[in-house]
Amino acid sequence: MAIIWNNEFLRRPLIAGNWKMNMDHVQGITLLQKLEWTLDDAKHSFQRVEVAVFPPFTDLRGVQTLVAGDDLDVVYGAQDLSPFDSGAYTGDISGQFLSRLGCTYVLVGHSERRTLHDESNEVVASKLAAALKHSLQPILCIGEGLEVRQSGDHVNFTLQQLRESLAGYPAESVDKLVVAYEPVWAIGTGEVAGPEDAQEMAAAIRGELVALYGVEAAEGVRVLYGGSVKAASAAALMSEKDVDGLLVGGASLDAGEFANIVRFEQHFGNA
Ligand SMILES: O=C[C@H](O)COP(=O)(O)O
Repeated sequence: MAIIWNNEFLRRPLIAGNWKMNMDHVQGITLLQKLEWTLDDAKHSFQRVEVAVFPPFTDLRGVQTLVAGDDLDVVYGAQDLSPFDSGAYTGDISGQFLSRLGCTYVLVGHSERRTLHDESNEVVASKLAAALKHSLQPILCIGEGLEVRQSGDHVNFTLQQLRESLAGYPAESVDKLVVAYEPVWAIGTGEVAGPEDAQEMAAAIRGELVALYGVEAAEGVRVLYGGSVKAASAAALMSEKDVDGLLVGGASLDAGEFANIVRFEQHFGNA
């Protein structure tokens, strides 16, 4: 999170809450209202730090209605999308539907999709293409498991995932891309990668993006960290130069805790 001389961020931070398979459509509305009220009470500047939530598919229509009706500042996205537009793909959801529901973002290649649904980098690449086709900004998730981390090969592994997932990703759409580094061993485990681990990988990811798309394009891409983030760890992570945001799972289900993560700047002194 580089801050430049006039106290502006080099890249607008994005704090994203992935609700995973939690919160039915009624609970989801309550959580979102509470989050917006908490942030409004705290006079949070959404222009300065963007806030996004990723509810389950079944919540999205309710979220759309609430955001539009009450003119909320929180934006939202989906947790996955199909590589296809329509057809005999039982249970899948098209990017076109998500776009119609007002989604800004879509998570692509989350580790739980890769692990539980065998999503390869090739499939992830086709989902990135589908996201762009339907004007959704993809948040591409990458990251290594525990064994790879212990072998010391985590940077090579993660960059290969990045390259293969981005195969065919058009240079003219790099400004839409967000990358989330999520070490799988730190997801839902309480183990947080240290700020220096997050910075090491975020810098490596940016370096790879420079190699693929050039300095100017890569400088604009936001790189998030995800994995057991809490309000207590957010400020230190966000102090790192190449960490431009956080992808938060469990802690995003508590409006107060998530609002404190969004307001990470308040905690810089205590970090
Ligand atoms: O998408 C979010 C990440 O998987 C992190 O989840 P977590 O904060 O529960 O560890």
